[in-house]
Amino acid sequence: MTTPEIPSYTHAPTTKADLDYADLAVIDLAKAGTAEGRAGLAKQVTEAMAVHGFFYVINHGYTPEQTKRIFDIANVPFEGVSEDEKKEYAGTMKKSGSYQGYKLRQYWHIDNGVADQLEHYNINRDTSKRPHPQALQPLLPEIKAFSKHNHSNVLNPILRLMAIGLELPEETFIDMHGYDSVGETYVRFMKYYPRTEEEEQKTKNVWLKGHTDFGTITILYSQPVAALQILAKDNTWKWVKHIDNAIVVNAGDAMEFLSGGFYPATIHRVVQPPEDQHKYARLGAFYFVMTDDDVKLSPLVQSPVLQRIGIKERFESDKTPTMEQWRKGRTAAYGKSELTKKGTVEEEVINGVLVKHYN
Ligand SMILES: O=C(O)CCC(=O)C(=O)O
Ligand SMILES: [Fe+2]
Repeated sequence: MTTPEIPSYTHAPTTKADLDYADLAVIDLAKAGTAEGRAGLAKQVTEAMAVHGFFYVINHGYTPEQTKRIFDIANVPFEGVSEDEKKEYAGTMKKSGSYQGYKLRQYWHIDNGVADQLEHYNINRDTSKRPHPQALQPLLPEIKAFSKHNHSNVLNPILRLMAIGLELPEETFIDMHGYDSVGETYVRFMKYYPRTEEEEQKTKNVWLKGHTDFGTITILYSQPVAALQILAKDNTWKWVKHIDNAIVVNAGDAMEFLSGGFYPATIHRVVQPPEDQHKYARLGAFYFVMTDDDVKLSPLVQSPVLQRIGIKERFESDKTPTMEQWRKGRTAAYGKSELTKKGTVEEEVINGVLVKHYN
């Protein structure tokens, strides 16, 4: 297959700053081919989720060249599309509760009257669901292949390990994440632009506030601009270190609910990069995973592990939302709702559940 020619994206050099990095486990998917290998990896995942809620994945099946091509493609919706055309493809988050199309810059309020300086373009794994800007059209087969790769080669092996960790049949979570089911799982390309000194000061260098992701799993392709931080158990922010061609994985709200709190959704945020990277934009490529829309997000009480250690119920049983209700509520409200400030934490109630935003 000949691939369309697009500009090559040059990453920023890796930072030389001495940052307080989180010590995250590395899950080597090359070991996932045997039952014994999976048992070992499942233990590693369980521990990683309990300690940090984030881990790296390596040997996921993409070569460095394939990953590089994804970043070339990721840059097209930002640099290959005019500002006017971007507006035509803006998402309708508040109205539809769905991120499809662009989240344009300055849509969210960060702090002290300062709005965000980041854009994303979101594409459902069924790329034919919506029309796309002209420059992306020839790239749709590759974007489709990228979704499929994430689903089959990254997501499903991780979901298997997470089911094993709960002593559930290996396919338990996979069965809730049908590639062809009705649901929102999507690819996101994201670009953060450097901000003015005034914006940095007014927001205390926070680019994207502390939050949990609302789906089950987030798959993030590691890139060199340091900015992602996770909230550690000791309440300090730790940086996530770049590893070439690795993937960074974390659980979101839906996984926390399904696992009765066993796989918690860790709070993370994005801040201004260290000084040697100040002038660079930050390009991201993600696969945001949700269960099928109709899945009720109640704990898998049949898990022998949960029966032994106990379950954290987040909802009264008749109030448990489906994946569709939860994602729509969170998407419509994010960065737009009236928050109640409680010290450094802002709170809002979505479907009866307290959601916290950390500064
Ligand atoms: O850009 C990043 O590294 C993280 C972005 C993020 O947390 C999100 O989009 O939910
Ligand atoms: Fe996130």
